[in-house]
Amino acid sequence: MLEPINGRTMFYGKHDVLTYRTYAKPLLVSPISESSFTGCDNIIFAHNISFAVTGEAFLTSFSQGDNSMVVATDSMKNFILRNSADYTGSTTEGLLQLLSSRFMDRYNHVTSISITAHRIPFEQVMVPCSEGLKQSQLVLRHSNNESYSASLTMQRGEDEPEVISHECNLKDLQLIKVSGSSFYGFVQDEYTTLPESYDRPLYIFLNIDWTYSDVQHALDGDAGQYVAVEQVRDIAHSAFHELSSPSIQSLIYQIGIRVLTRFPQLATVSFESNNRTWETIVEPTEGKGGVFTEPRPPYGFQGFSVSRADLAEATGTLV
Ligand SMILES: O=c1[nH]c(=O)c2[nH]c(=O)[nH]c2[nH]1
Repeated sequence: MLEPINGRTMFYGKHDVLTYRTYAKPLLVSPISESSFTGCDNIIFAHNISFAVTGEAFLTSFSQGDNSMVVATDSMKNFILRNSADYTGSTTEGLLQLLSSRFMDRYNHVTSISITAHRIPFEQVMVPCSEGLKQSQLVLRHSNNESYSASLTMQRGEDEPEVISHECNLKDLQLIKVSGSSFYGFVQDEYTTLPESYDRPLYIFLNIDWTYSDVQHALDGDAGQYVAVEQVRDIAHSAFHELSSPSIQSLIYQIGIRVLTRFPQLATVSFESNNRTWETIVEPTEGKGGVFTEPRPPYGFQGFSVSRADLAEATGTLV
């Protein structure tokens, strides 16, 4: 969100600018052992963009109804759509930088911009070829799985617009581990009704956010340091698979440590988790499964952020 100017909140902009750009530059990332993802063709590079601007020059539009400096939000939408055609890079973050720095160049009374893009996920379908199956270069399907978004705040600098904050977000990853998770040893008192569990079907909803130490690595997919959301997701998968977690608190901490270990270019990884563990109706037995149903509200949640200092403490090395 944009910082207040002289202590005053003041911004305006456009939400839900749906931008379906075809044939952006393909993204290539270094392989990691937890993931089969090494890049994507970016045949459909689609985003839902939110764009907000501020600047002292807009004060009179609020206080005196003076529209002389107001760039209509309809024009902002057109600016975003038309300039998206010129993006030559491969990352969401780079697109956001292009749009906001061009907007500042065009309208010099704008002093800061906050821009967020939710990637609209399209996956290439698999089609037969002489060697079996291959990814179609023509047909993609809209995916309703987890999604990706990125946000930048840009400010007019001495020479050119500067990125003053950024965040990358994986939203709504929904994972179930059917066996191998426990939750026991918690406070027992007159309010406790939850039974201790030594093997529960742990179902979690996860949001994972990260920042880079040098934002340039997020903006430029060609620098070889871009962290793909698919790889972060796959690290969460493999950590969940491998660890016998005593709680969601411990699980998200361990995922965070693994992500920071794998990607030295990241500064922080933060989590918000939601506990959707199924309610047991019939206990599972050897050779015969159990029966579960949807949990009832209210739902528990956890939040935690892991920094490089935490990683150093966890591994006993210097930051
Ligand atoms: O992993 C968990 N952490 C909690 O803090 C908690 N509280 C609860 O009722 N179930 C769980 N599970």
